[in-house]
Amino acid sequence: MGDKKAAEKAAEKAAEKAADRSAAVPSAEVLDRLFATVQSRKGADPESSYTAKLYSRGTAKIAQKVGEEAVEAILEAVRGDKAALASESADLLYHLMVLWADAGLDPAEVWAKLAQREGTSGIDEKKSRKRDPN
Ligand SMILES: N=c1c2ncn([C@@H]3O[C@H](COP(=O)(O)OP(=O)(O)OP(=O)(O)O)[C@@H](O)[C@H]3O)c2ncn1[C@@H]1O[C@H](COP(=O)(O)O)[C@@H](O)[C@H]1O
Repeated sequence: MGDKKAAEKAAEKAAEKAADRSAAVPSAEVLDRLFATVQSRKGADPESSYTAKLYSRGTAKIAQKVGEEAVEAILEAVRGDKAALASESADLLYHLMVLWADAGLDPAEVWAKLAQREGTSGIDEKKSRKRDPN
């Protein structure tokens, strides 16, 4: 087999593997589904929905939960427990979604901010902030 043919075969195999992976592993789309579920719990029964219970306890309580989950996640990162970090990160993202829904913030606004920042180094962005005191 020629070099070109072998390279094509390898590229095909890599693409197949990537397609298999994306079919098997949940992607960030899970966040959009989670947000839709969290939104749908507005007005639900706090006895049967933890999300509804959080809404009923108010914004300060939801904010407190986000803070607690963030602390739990960073503690696991410092401890070096990757599995626990994954679990605490999931708790954090869930509670952050509840905070956004409670505030009436659409995740699309956050995704747009991240997209806007793509390609801009955080170091350059910080320098530009120092030049413009406003
Ligand atoms: N992803 C989550 C999720 N992650 C964590 N949790 C809950 O978050 C809670 C965190 O527990 P804690 O001990 O920290 O909190 P707590 O003791 O209940 O509260 P406080 O005493 O601190 O006030 C647990 O009850 C977890 O089950 C979640 N609850 C719900 N979801 C998602 O939200 C969907 C809707 O859930 P319900 O609203 O319950 O129907 C579910 O199908 C899931 O997809």
